[in-house]
Amino acid sequence: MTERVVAPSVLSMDYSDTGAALQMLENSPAQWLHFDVMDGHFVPNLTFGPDILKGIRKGFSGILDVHLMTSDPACWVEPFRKAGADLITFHTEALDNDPSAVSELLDTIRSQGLQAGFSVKPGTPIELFASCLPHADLVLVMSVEPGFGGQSFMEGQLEKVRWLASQRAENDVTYRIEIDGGINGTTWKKAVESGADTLVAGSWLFSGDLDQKTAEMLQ
Ligand SMILES: O=C(CO)[C@H](O)[C@H](O)COP(=O)(O)O
Repeated sequence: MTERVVAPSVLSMDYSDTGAALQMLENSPAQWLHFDVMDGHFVPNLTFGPDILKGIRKGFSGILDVHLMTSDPACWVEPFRKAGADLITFHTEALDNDPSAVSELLDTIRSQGLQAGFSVKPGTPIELFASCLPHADLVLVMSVEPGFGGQSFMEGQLEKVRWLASQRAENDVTYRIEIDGGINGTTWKKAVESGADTLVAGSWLFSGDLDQKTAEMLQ
């Protein structure tokens, strides 16, 4: 069984005191940080680039999980590798949902010594990418439309989680199943029951006791 991981989304971090926020995350039970990169084009929001990741790398020793919500993912692999990323996930829609192009970019990311993942928006069928699964270290199911934190969980996306879990059980593949969007005290349990092992949480996790909520999610 794949070890469960909690990845707080830095989208919801307190930027009025970044040092203290990072220290809190470093001391928390969360093993990963989820770094949402939005380019204002692939999604209608703008967030962080490699220089910010470089700063975060200095204060967080766990896995830095970079989620590229960008129209040209290939051009960002090298800058984020240099900045300290451990894992880079990109969207299939940015590659016209072409499975060959998705597998090729996964291989390129791995060839740079990083873990590689792909993600699908809620409207994109996951089954299109069966041939990509052996090339992936992680598959990210978006349970909201990418672009903003604080949205409601789309329960229908759990079908994709179940499909990924059954593919993993039936084939010689080892990817993680990550879910992102609307994760809270109720939805994380549904995601885990469906087969997710890597839980991204932003607004709910950062409101209240992050350590306690993370520990509960890891039990
Ligand atoms: O990728 C994202 C949005 O595109 C965020 O990581 C995600 O939405 C987390 O925020 P919340 O837990 O508040 O939904």
